[in-house]
Amino acid sequence: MPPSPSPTRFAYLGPEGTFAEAALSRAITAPEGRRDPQPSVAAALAAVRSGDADAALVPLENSVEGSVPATMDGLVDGEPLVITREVFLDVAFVLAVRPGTVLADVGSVASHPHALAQTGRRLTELLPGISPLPTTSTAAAAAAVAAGEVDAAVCAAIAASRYGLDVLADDVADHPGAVTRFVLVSRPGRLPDPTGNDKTSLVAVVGDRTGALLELLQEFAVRGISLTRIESRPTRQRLGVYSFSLDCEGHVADPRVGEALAALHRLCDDVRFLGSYPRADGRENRPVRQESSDAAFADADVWLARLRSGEV
Ligand SMILES: O=C(O)C(=O)C[C@]1(C(=O)O)C=C[C@@H](O)C=C1
Repeated sequence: MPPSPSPTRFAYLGPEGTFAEAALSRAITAPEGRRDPQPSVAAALAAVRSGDADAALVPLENSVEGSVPATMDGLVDGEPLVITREVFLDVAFVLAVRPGTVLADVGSVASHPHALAQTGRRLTELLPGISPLPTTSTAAAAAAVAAGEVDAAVCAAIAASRYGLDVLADDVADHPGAVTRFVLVSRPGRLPDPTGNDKTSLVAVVGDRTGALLELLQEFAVRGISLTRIESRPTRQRLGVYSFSLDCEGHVADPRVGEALAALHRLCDDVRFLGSYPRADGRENRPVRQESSDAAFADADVWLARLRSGEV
């Protein structure tokens, strides 16, 4: 009998008990597949690039703190990777300690920098004068508390119970209701089929010339394509040269989106396609203007073919 195909191996930002793990459980509900916690976003992406994992679940942006630089840069540096899914997760933080510890005993607190940035005010109120320590993830901070390396962690409630910690304070977020957007990334291959409600992500390096960003934006605007995110990142070559990381509505298989990407390929110094995947934020893409619809593109193609064949 031929061997059964090996189950999909999923890397994620670990250790057990991270928000990334919770997001992975939401993305992958089927029990099959191996889950490999990784010590950092870079390690999770490297596992996919090397073939040790088939996909990685990593945080991309947070509604309070903005983008996650390790993921933004990790998707651009190195062999191409593409996003195949997005997952949104409500994030709520607790202050966790070893059983028996009271607030007055806490002399150190640790967490992922994104979690610390979302809880800074509350931590100052609860633990005045203590400078928080960064860890590679919120669950890594909980594990460090369990190991006696720090006194308190800002982490998910699930991480507190996973590492046998007590919760000293619930809901320590400065802005309740925060949401983190995670993405599942794979090596390039067959793209997810268009669903009619998709997003496309890319990073474009624009030249250092007047109007370069406007030219880029125009390619989307003239085709009636809405952007859902755009931000600049340094290219790390020199000050003044930037890449623009953006998400737009639609799938690369949609004629208007394909044409916009082709135009960017002509205009920009470099374009890295980061995938087309189903939109999962619970919102619907804006209706497409009649002149940008698939039917309008098909009709224009027929017209052009007739012109080219001499049928004026
Ligand atoms: O440390 C974790 O648990 C993560 O999944 C990472 C991460 C992030 O990178 O933003 C995810 C959600 C929270 O915003 C805090 C930390």
